[in-house]
Amino acid sequence: MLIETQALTKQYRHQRGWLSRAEAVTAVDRVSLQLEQGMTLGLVGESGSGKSTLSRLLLGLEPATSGRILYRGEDITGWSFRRMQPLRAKMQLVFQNSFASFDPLFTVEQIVAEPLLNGPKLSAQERRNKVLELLSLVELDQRYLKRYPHELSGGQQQRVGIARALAPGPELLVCDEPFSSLDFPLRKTMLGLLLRLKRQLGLTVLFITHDLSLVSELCDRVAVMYRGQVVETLPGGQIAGTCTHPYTRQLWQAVPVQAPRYRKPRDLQMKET
Ligand SMILES: Nc1ncnc2c1ncn2[C@@H]1O[C@H](COP(=O)(O)OP(=O)(O)OP(=O)(O)O)[C@@H](O)[C@H]1O
Repeated sequence: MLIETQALTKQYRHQRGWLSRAEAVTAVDRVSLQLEQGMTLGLVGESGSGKSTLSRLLLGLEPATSGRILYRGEDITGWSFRRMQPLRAKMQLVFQNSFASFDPLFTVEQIVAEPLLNGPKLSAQERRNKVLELLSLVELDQRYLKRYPHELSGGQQQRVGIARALAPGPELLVCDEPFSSLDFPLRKTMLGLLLRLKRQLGLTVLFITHDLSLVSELCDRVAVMYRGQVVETLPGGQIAGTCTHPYTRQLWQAVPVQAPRYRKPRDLQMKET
């Protein structure tokens, strides 16, 4: 098992008004999940269901209120920032909007090379070769090396974001709505790229999205979050046939039919009529 959570819980305190008493909001509520090495787990749920909070807990960016996180069997719950540092290279995040996370004064080469500065010492030429290798992995031509983020299209920016996340040699890639700002054909292309990278590099992927149609194609398993809880986990390709929770059925029925080959599976269409 690469990473596992046991009854993981995160509460925030919210103060509505100046005089009112602070209330506890449970963003993640006793979530137990398992990610085996090489697996792609989809995490779906509506806005505010706790997906991003769960990913921040997994990456050690926030402390959990209770519960445990195990990485390769070792309990890493509550590890300090310093202690998490070597592990952080193994767990990388791809943002929804990579552009916002780039330094606008950095070229593509500098952006992708930045995480390499924390690893083993490389000469300038070795670092450039590594950047070229990473750009080739995400299918971005080397003529973009000296471009600035604002000179790239949305898809190219996401490719740079993925290349940067791959630079430290991660085992786990957490992708938080990575393609939601792209149009549908490009989203399909990027999904294909992610699938290829996952197979080629043996990555374990946590793919966070609102879109059930995406996860059904990409993921081995899908965990459905609702109000901070994982209400069910399902095999990726058989969501329609296996889901039982009313919230999952509602989410699946909201999947738009994009083209004939993305029509919902026959079994669900029959149940709907
Ligand atoms: N730093 C924070 N302080 C207080 N409350 C927070 C904080 N982060 C998240 N929350 C609350 O936790 C709940 C879950 O939020 P979260 O962002 O994890 O949901 P989400 O499913 O990722 O939503 P989205 O898809 O819109 O990103 C929400 O009610 C949110 O308001």
